Amino acid sequence: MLPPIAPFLDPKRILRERMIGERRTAAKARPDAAEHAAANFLNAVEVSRSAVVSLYYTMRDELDTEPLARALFERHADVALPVVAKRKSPLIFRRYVPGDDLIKGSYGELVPTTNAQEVIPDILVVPLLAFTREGGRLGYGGGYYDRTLAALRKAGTPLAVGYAYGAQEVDALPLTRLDQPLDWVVTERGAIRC
Ligand SMILES: Nc1nc2c(c(=O)[nH]1)N(C=O)[C@@H](CNc1ccc(C(=O)N[C@@H](CCC(=O)O)C(=O)O)cc1)CN2
Ligand SMILES: Nc1ncnc2c1ncn2[C@@H]1O[C@H](COP(=O)(O)OP(=O)(O)OP(=O)(O)O)[C@@H](O)[C@H]1O
Repeated sequence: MLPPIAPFLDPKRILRERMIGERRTAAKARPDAAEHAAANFLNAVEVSRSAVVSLYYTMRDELDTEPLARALFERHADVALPVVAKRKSPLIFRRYVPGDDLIKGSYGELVPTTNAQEVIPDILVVPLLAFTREGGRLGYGGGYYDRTLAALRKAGTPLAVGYAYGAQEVDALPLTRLDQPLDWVVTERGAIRC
């Protein structure tokens, strides 16, 4: 039997560290990226009248979802935010409208309170560290979006839209069968149908 892979040799872990740096550089270089990405999203992805769109509450150098949120609220779309209800379980989603209270979630991200209605998203705007044009995605390693998309795809046809800086694109990723593919990737450079 081979010994377990040493953490410093884990290819996903090495790539995560590199991509945190790429994201940092991109965030500094393109303060206007989130406005462009929001426009690219709305031009490419059809948001039907009754659709629930889950965003993420931006942390650290993640591509800011605020301009997209603003545009969605102007269109009276239903917006939701993810909540880690239980470790190692799929995310749940709660409705969010501007002005609602938010509280600190398990990982320091802000989440709606239990007063906010739990909803099932039709379109998921998914944070990531790296993506490929084919829809491969590298996240933070919690597996939350993989578990969530696997569960939602058993019941329906959710649309998973990676949302990131163009600089987070890579040629290939060390993917496993548990990694859930993205349907779209939207960046400040454009929208890619995977
Ligand atoms: N803004 C935002 N909200 C989100 C996520 C996210 O990635 N971004 N999530 C996405 O799942 C879920 C929350 N889960 C999270 C899981 C891990 C980390 C995280 O940052 N973990 C470690 C890195 C782990 C590692 O060593 O690879 C960290 O603190 O840096 C953050 C959120 C739902 N909400
Ligand atoms: N459908 C699933 N059911 C159970 N465990 C899963 C599932 N999908 C992923 N996992 C587990 O989650 C862990 C992290 O997976 P991975 O490294 O691919 O996360 P990630 O895609 O980077 O993170 P995230 O989706 O939170 O952004 C792995 O241990 C994996 O086995």
